[in-house]
Amino acid sequence: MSHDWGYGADNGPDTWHEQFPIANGPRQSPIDLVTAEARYDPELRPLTLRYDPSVSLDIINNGHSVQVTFADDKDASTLTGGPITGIYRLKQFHFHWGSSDDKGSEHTVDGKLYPAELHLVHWNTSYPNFGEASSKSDGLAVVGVFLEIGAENPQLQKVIDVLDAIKANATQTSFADFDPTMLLPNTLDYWTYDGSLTTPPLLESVTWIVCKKSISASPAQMEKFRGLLFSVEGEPECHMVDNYRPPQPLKGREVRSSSK
Ligand SMILES: CCCCCOc1ccc(S(N)(=O)=O)cc1
Ligand SMILES: [Zn+2]
Repeated sequence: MSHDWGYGADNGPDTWHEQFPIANGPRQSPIDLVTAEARYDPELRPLTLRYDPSVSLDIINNGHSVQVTFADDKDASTLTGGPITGIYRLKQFHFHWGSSDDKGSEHTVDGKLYPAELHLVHWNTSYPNFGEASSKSDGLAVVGVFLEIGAENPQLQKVIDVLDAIKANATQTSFADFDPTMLLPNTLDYWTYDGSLTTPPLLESVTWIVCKKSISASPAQMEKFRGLLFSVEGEPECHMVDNYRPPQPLKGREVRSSSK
């Protein structure tokens, strides 16, 4: 019986290298974004995110996060511009968060942890599908958005309102007509670097695009995320919290900035 990876004491990020040796690879994520060392690159284009709410499908508790999935059989919701060439399609978005407001994000900024981080996952349409793209060095592009404690976020509330229906691992419900544009900050300045998936299989196929501006979540909204469970129905309850990988070695990589 495979000893499934997770975020606990005996299956957490420090053990992942046993089953996924790439965990110690040259382009692992997340990283600490050291703002003074990021190079402003005037050739970086603005991000163009064009999302069509009609292709949002369902929302899932997959035992590691809460994830909203999208129909990706056509170019309905796409990422273009920024550091990437070509068209990348939105596949899903999900979150990482902490057991308290002082931690939870995967990327950090000059050592600062945010209470949560949103990941919008896109795949390069020069490959046939997400699975194929996920093994290519330019296969995926993930847009990261930090959540900060502040005013209640009405768009985030649309996600939070269905969490009671997907409390346990391996539960899902339909989630139609959701526009993830509403979860983006109002300016899309970003840092970008070559990295990996931050969970197993930790594939080194991600162009990371981390927004400099955050979005807000109220303390009560953060508590709702913490009410989700890692455990399946009928098992002793284990709250889904601290589902974040800590920063990994930069190993000589350059971080570029889209703005001065
Ligand atoms: C080949 C199957 C891969 C399944 C897992 O997919 C992932 C895993 C992590 C991320 S994340 N936290 O780096 O955005 C995005 C997508
Ligand atoms: Zn993620």
